[in-house]
Amino acid sequence: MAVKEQTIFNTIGNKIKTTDKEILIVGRIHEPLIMILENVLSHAECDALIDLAKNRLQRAKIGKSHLESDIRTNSSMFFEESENECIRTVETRISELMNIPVSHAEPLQILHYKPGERYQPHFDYFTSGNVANNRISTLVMYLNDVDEGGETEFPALRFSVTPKKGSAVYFEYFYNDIRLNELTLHGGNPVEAGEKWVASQWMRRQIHRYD
Ligand SMILES: O=C(O)CCC(=O)C(=O)O
Ligand SMILES: [Fe+2]
Repeated sequence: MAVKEQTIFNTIGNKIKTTDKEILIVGRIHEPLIMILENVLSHAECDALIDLAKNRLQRAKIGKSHLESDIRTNSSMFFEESENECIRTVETRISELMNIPVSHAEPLQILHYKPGERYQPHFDYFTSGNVANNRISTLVMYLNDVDEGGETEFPALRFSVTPKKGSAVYFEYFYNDIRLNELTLHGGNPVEAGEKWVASQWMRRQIHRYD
């Protein structure tokens, strides 16, 4: 019989209590583990993150090439680690939620998509380069409601998540069976109407921040 693989995230039930918020699990795929979460961020926090990011966006760049890319047509920015009270609060909550210490967290990233912009299917983990301290899990938080399009799509699973302000999708790719990791292929569908703002948190296997 196949043994179920260990997951990073091992909550039983439909609620996750962090120090300052009760998060709801409203949908779940078991292997690979993908969860749809509600009440991750308050609407005020979503608005604050957009406001803080707005004037600091750059056309997204992929990897180390520093070339503007067709893979990702959206814009992005990274916050400094714990750069203010709001970021610190959100980082702490995310770390409790993802069950990984803040020291393993990459800087929080904000993505902005205008109509027609998208992020083609990709893996969040590295397939070359720094695989020793690879990424192991992702939380994509939706900072606004998108009028049309902009779903987070998992093509290998034929599964998509509709953006909803304050909600998030969580997934992990820490499995011994690489086929499970490969099923986390995902992208952002083109925004058809309105705009889309997300905050992404990637966690590393080992320490990534030294304070
Ligand atoms: O915008 C999305 O829905 C997906 C974002 C994403 O894949 C990422 O930030 O790694
Ligand atoms: Fe991604």
